[in-house]
Amino acid sequence: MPLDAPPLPLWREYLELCKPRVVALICFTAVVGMLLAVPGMVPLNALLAGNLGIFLAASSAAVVNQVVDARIDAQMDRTRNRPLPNGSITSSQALVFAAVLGLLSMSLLVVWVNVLTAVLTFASLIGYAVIYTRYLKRATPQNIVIGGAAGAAPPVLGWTAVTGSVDPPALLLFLIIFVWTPPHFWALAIRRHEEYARVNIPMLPVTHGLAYTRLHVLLYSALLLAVSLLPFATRFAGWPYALAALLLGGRFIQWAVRLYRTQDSAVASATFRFSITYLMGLFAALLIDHYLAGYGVR
Ligand code: HEM
Ligand SMILES: CC(C)=CCC/C(C)=C/CC/C(C)=C/COP(=O)(O)OP(=O)(O)O
Repeated sequence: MPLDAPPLPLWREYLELCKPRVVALICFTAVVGMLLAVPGMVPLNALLAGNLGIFLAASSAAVVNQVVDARIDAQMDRTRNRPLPNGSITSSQALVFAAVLGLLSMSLLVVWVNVLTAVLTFASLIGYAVIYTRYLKRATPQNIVIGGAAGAAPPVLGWTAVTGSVDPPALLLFLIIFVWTPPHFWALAIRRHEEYARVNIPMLPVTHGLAYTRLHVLLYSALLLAVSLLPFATRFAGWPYALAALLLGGRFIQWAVRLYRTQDSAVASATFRFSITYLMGLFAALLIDHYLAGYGVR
């Protein structure tokens, strides 16, 4: 949002506090985890209460993240117009909001879904809002590699909401997002490295330089292509998915190679944007493949 943007209505500020676009993609991966867990339609309690519970928990985590980060968000161009730094919501109002979202989430999951999903969702909330934001982010350039586990959990949460257990295919979906997170974030961090350096956050381009980070984006994007083929290799997904994984993964590597060879920050931005298209596309492909399989395409 431009720095001189007009003030938003209060409800919009609360919505922004939930990082709605990130949470939307998180919820999409949870829905896919849920739909892949059974051959036909998923039970209504998992579909409604499960997704709402995951959505509320991810939103609550995003709110706590901004309370913890209010001081540094105020010093970075990308984040200084967020609801806490711009003064439209106070930290205590945000904490009450996060607590309401978190409690609603846990109640829905415990009462209408199952305790395992509630426990794992709570662990993801704490993993992102407290362990990543409060500790890892400020401590090590591996922050987002380790912290990425919280963001990779949603397909597992969707799966357990339906099955009540953590099974191998769900762990493959976890692994895909886990390996996707570093190139997703580092592409952005390359463009924003000066801001992170200014607020003393040890992101990889700040501690190890841009060339090293570009190399790691490339290595992770290659690893991602390999990991994305595991659902096919284990016969959990069929040829339509494998084809999509190859095309999307090939394109990601192409962006990473371009990024490796240039200093142009526009390429870093484009790689970051493609990372989002990639994840959406790959999970959509899993879903299409899953339903096509019912018609004997595999
Ligand atoms: C530790 C893990 C992660 C880190 C550090 C991270 C970091 C970021 C950052 C800093 C942005 C903001 C970019 C901007 O303001 O221009 C962003 C945007 C985004 N992230 Fe991530 N991300 C992580 C995990 C995820 C996950 C798991 C998802 C979804 C499954 C996701 C989806 C998105 C989306 C959709 C956007 C675009 C938001 C927008 O357009 O406003 N991220 N990410
Ligand atoms: C189910 C559940 C509870 C999941 C929670 C996972 C979750 C909300 C992950 C979000 C990942 C993310 C946007 C990280 C960026 O934080 P940052 O502080 O590095 O980025 P910023 O500078 O944009 O705030």
